[in-house]
Amino acid sequence: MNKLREDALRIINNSIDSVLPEHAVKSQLSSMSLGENIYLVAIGKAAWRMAKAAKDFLKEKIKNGIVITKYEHSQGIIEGLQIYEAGHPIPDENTLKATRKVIEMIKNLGKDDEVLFLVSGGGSSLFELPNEGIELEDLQKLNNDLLKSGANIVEINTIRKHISQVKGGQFAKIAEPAKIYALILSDVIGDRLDSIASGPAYPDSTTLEDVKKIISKYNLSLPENLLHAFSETPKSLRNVDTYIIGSVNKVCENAKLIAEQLGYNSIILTTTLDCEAKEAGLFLASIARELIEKDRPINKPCAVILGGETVVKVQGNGLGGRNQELALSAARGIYNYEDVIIVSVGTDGTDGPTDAAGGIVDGQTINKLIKQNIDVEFALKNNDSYTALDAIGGLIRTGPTGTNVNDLIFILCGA
Ligand SMILES: Nc1ncnc2c1ncn2[C@@H]1O[C@H](COP(=O)(O)OP(=O)(O)OP(=O)(O)O)[C@@H](O)[C@H]1O
Ligand SMILES: O=C(O)[C@H](O)CO
Ligand SMILES: [Mg+2]
Repeated sequence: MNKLREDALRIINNSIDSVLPEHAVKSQLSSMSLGENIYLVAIGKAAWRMAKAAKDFLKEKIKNGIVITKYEHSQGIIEGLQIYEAGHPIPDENTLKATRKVIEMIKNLGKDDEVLFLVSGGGSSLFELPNEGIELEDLQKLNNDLLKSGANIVEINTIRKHISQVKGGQFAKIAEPAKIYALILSDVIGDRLDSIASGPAYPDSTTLEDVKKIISKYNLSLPENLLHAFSETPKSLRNVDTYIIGSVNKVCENAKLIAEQLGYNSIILTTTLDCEAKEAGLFLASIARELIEKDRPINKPCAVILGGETVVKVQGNGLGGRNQELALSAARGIYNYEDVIIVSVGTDGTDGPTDAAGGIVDGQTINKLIKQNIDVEFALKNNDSYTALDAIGGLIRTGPTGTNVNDLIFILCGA
């Protein structure tokens, strides 16, 4: 493996390590003084690890607890906790079943009880009970349409919150009068608390008016029963304290630190990249060319680091994810350049409905694709970045990481 690639993988692995849930949860809990009657609810892709850390720290103070995570994200039994796996990114039967268990557990709590609510990305699909009149099939179709519409996560979750019995602050209402302490691993750009996992314990800043606007903006066609099932969400809550314990900002800062230790001049360009993945790829390639040809805006060897989450409007029927699509698109702009790598990777280890975390490309990527008879433009048009990158060793596979705080994107240039 060449040095740039080796360094890139080291930056990826070490910076993801820095936002693993264990440390974040324990250091937050050690600064709090919780009582003796704690009920734990953990939702999201990082739920198991967050719950395990909390259980190790609080021990028998936790009276009961439920963990809901994505399939294959549980790492086994945690004594005293019930663990469920459910559908993601589309909710399924197990989502509803596990969510009902949570409601049963918290609906009769008293004012001396406390709920430790551990929240991570993916929670929207894993924790859900829709409003009366909405069948699971309706919910699944709506989620599917939303995910493919090109709407961003704030818009998607605005819709999700208004057809739900638990999202948009409603979970906190059900737990009243118990106090909720929410520890959040943010996967939403700008850390919007009412959007992360659709904010089950946070006052909702969005309204039914916003729902209407989003439906018309993306031309969504909803069945009649769904249109009648929307409901307004709470705009204030009195029983919740909220703490952000990890975010993409921290990943980028750590990536910068590691790159510097490896000898690269480093800058963080943004932690809020949120445009179309293909466009972001071309933009990054143009920055890479500037670095190579003009030594601007920093001198080689260098690392230019970005954080955020791009969007893909899926129109083809290929396989891929936003990070793979960004990387494949970027490859076009660094065609035949030497000593440069562009990487885009989801910190959760799962980019789109694939087993890859993201993509890694260089100046030879396009040549390798040509040798395999793969047309990069067609692959991009067909949203088939996975197949293309897989054929030429351009996928990054970390497996599920246990954390989930947006995407890390960077350019690495040799001397
Ligand atoms: N073939 C494809 N090519 C490119 N992107 C795709 C493709 N299929 C799906 N996607 C994108 O993948 C996204 C879902 O991927 P992923 O599970 O990584 O999202 P996520 O943001 O990590 O999920 P969550 O926000 O629930 O944690 C969809 O929004 C869709 O835009
Ligand atoms: O679950 C969700 O809604 C997304 O991951 C954002 O938190
Ligand atoms: Mg992902």
